[in-house]
Amino acid sequence: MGDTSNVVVLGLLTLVFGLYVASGRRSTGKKTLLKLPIIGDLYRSPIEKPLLRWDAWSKEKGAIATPKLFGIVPLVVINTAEAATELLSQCSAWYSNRPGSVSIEMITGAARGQSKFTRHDARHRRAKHLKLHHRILSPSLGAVAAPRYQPIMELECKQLVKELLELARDSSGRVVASTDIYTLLERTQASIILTLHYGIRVATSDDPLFHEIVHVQERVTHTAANPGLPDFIPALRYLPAALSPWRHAADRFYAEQTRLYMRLLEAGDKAPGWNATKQARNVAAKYAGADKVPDVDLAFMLATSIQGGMETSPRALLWLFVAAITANPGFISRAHSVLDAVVGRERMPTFADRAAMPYIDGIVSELMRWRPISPGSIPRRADKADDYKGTRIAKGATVFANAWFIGRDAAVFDPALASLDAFAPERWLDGCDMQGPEDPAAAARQGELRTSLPLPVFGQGRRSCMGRRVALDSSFMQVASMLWAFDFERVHDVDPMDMVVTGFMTEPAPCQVMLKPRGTWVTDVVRGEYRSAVNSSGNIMGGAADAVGEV
Ligand code: HEM
Repeated sequence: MGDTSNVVVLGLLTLVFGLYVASGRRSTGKKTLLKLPIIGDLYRSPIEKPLLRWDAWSKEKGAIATPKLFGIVPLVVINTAEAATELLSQCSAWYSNRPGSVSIEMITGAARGQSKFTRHDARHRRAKHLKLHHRILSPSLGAVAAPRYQPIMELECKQLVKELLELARDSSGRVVASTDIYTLLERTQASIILTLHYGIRVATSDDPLFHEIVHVQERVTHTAANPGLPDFIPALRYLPAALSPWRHAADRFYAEQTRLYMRLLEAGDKAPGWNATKQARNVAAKYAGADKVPDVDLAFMLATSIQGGMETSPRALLWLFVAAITANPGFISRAHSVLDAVVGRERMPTFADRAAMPYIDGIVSELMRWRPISPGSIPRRADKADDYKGTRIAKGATVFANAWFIGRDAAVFDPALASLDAFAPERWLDGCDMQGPEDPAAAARQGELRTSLPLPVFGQGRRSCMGRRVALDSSFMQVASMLWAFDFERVHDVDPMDMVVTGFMTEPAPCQVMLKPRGTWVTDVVRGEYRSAVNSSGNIMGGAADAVGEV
């Protein structure tokens, strides 16, 4: 199967996985039905609820499904944790590449079958190439870097709560739009990611550089999920820009991105103290040897991380508000008991409290399971013909891990603990009896986070998410801080299956929620802590000398 068909698959599966943006659907308010007869009866899901029939379809198909798009293009959908582990982890050598995208190749000035973005790189020229990308990025994203970046997360969460308090206006609370909350979550995450990578803080939501980055990344995401004509007729890429409007537009966008990412790289070089740019440079110098990594490649590699880091977490965290007002409001009062017992009301939560609050990490894991923002993950490609328990996998097939259904796999998540459709943070805690009403805070503190359970939203195997640790740490701090400060109330009916789709990601459909500060003490504590945290934020991640070649 060639590049063309792979990209056709990518584009059309955007629909299949409910990842189809129906332009104008909100303006007409009509319940349009997906019409494409692609897989089973999924096309009958209303467009506002793209995943409505996904469970039934996955159950019917079993561990892996091998439908054919339009009866020709082979697809593989992995529906169970066991199959995902066997194919993506144990046989990762054959499932680590991505389907090619001519459009992505063109907008990153890359050769055929490649991309300067780590996440979109289709066929790494050799395993060594992928390894180098990972070696360069991982020291800034893993456990060793955590003590450096966690103080930024604490600082940004103080600002997040301060801004949410401004949105709520006074201690009696106010009805706010989820879109306004999203803006604040987006700034928070952007500031965490840009400080970590380049030492650049995003102090306000109207920061022009922040908007420039978001705008560019949106276009990249759109290109990745929506094939253009060159994906169907790859020869168009070879026409000179004067004859090909696609080439012309791609060249211009590549130049625009290059200018932006090189500016960011330069900012990272010049910023005082440690950051991922300096770390990446040192590792690249050590490992690349004679194959010196050009600055532009380094700049795009780091940009992959800002793309993966900025556009994902705010969408995932928006589901917290939906869970709070629809699925299981009881978890909020349990979280409040835990936070009151461990943190109290005279200071905000910090990472030092984490070990005593596994319940908060349980909430984060459950958000990622209950509403995985990339329900079909990011596609891979089968590099050889294979067989899974008698089901044939064609060479070249596009492979999707069904994160939605893997998170509902009864062989892994015990339905006796709580229905697999329910939002139940308790399922992530070992040794805690949350059913006992006696003292929920004490019960939650006794439990231990069950790290053996899968989080399929981050993918699996060699190409799984490199920023998982950063994502989980920042989500922990944001969830702990927001729950410490607020209560949430429903103001209108909200359907937790209503979603909006962007590229390969979903987010809750816009809704409103009553945001209620838990008391006047919240404002007093936040104001004081925010001011002193900002004043002492210079070199928050430690000295530049920390950026050693090996971590
Ligand atoms: C809730 C947050 C996040 C989600 C749901 C998420 C999800 C994903 C998924 C599904 C993949 C592809 C995995 C696969 O093919 O198996 C991926 C790849 C990646 N992610 Fe994330 N991600 C998140 C946050 C982050 C953050 C915070 C960063 C960096 C700071 C990051 C950096 C990356 C990178 C560099 C890759 C490319 C790995 C490769 O292709 O080899 N992600 N992510």
